[in-house]
Amino acid sequence: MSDLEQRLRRLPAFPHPLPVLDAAVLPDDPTVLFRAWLDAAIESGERQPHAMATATVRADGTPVARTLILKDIDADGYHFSTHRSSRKGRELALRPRTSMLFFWREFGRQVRVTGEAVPLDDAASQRDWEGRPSYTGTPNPDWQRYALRPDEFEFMQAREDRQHTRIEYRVGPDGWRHDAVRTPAG
Ligand SMILES: Cc1cc2nc3c(=O)[nH]c(=O)nc-3n(C[C@H](O)[C@H](O)[C@H](O)COP(=O)(O)O)c2cc1C
Repeated sequence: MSDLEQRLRRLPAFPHPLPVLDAAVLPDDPTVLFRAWLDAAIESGERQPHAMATATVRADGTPVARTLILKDIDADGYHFSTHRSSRKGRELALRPRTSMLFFWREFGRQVRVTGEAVPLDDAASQRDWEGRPSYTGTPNPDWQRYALRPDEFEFMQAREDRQHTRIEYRVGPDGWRHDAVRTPAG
């Protein structure tokens, strides 16, 4: 075993004690659970609890991810913003389906939010641009605010015995349905 492998194996994993996700009392609306977890992460004081990895797919099928900031959640979906001419902006124009992955390590919690990224109008994009700390008074027509309209969520609550609790929500004709995910997890 290499030195690096030994050092990596010795690193502390999840904090103790971990919260428990009770699969018997889940809300019908996944955003209610998402908000509870996001609020807990914000209140804990952890840095950038609104940062997440957003995955897109290149034209050749290669998946790529990068960190972005969640800007808001409303009826349109989960908001984020970037340059339309960036690589991710071009990838989203071709293939608007995307996944956001949040990891709140102090709670052993991970959430994947999947759906279609819908570009919002110019007014929303410019309001967002003007609200950035680096704004100098010049509009930026390349700046785009999007809302990911979710149709799927996976919530994972880590457990010390590694029998992590995973709950999937999927939207259907009658609204959201949820179920335990039973495929193997780490
Ligand atoms: C904590 C953090 C937050 C970031 N937030 C954003 C963001 O909200 N929007 C953005 O365009 N880039 C953000 N970035 C930079 C992106 O990760 C990425 O490097 C950049 O947008 C170019 O991505 P692309 O080449 O895949 O288009 C952030 C990076 C970090 C580390």
